[in-house]
Amino acid sequence: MPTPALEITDLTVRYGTTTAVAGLTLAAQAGSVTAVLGPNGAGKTTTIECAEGLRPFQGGTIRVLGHSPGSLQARARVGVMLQDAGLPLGRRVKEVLHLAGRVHDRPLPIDPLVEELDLGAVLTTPVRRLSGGQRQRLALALALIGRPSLAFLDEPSAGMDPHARAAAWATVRRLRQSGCAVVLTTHHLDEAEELADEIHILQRGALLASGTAPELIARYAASGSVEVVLDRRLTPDQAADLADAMRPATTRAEADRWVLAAASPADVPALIAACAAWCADQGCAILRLTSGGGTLEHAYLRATDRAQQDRSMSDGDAHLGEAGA
Ligand SMILES: Nc1ncnc2c1ncn2[C@@H]1O[C@H](COP(=O)(O)OP(=O)(O)OP(=O)(O)O)[C@@H](O)[C@H]1O
Repeated sequence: MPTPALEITDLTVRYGTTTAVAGLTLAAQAGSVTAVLGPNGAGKTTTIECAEGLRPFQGGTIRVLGHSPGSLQARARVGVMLQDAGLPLGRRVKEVLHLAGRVHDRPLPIDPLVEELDLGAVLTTPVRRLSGGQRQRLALALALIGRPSLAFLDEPSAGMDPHARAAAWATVRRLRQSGCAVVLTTHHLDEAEELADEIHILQRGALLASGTAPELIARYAASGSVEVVLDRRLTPDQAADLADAMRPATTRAEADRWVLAAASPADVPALIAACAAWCADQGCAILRLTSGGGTLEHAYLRATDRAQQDRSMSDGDAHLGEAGA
């Protein structure tokens, strides 16, 4: 395997007596998207800030494109999109882009970038008058303008409307295609599922799980489930009839959809057939039907829940031990 674009080994970071990152090891490859997920306070921002050279660390090593984080060689080839991007509020968008372009040897041409991120309508707007989503788009443009080999994107689509989000996702895919290593943090599990080639879930500063989205789903959320959206609300009698017809699978209504849970993925084809037969019998149309072993969101919730439970149990054991001593 080629040398990773980002290599973090045994990273430890403390803030006073708080250990924010505890011996973390992870890597990100060129031409791929790596998502770093985890609950609030898990250590994602701290880790990324260390890799960006913005924060000192107490233990471990970080190599950024073969260089020390924050070194001139690394900085010249790294693009950073921060949540609070420190944008110059009094400058107009066009000026900010031109100024940023001047810092780089071979900046991207501004017009296609403006078009790609739909900034054309706000080019002469001062940054302070941009909406949250427009600022995010500008921050993303600034991260990309230097043609980075490694891009750190912190919550890249936070605050963006659905069109802007789709454009940002297309941009991330284009970056990957160009050979850039993209490292993103996000709380949007659909974003990670959609974009990431490799996912790392952090909890309490340590790595809880790593893998592709399908691997994590198979590990933590393997069950046979079918979600159906019908063209109508069911009456209570119809709902009871549906539940009867789907047995032994369990049936529950969730917002606008029905979730049919089978005992195992192998039972899913028969469940889909039974559901389709029931709908045909009732004259209902199926607007949407998805099946599988859950989503990345299910996997994430179960993985982080399980770690929480394991911790509570070992705390409980420790207390028992103390009580017994
Ligand atoms: N400047 C700081 N001083 C002291 N403690 C800090 C500081 N920054 C972060 N921490 C602590 O370090 C831990 C990790 O924080 P960090 O911001 O890296 O988490 P995160 O995973 O990025 O969280 P979020 O999803 O909320 O952004 C938390 O316990 C946090 O309270």
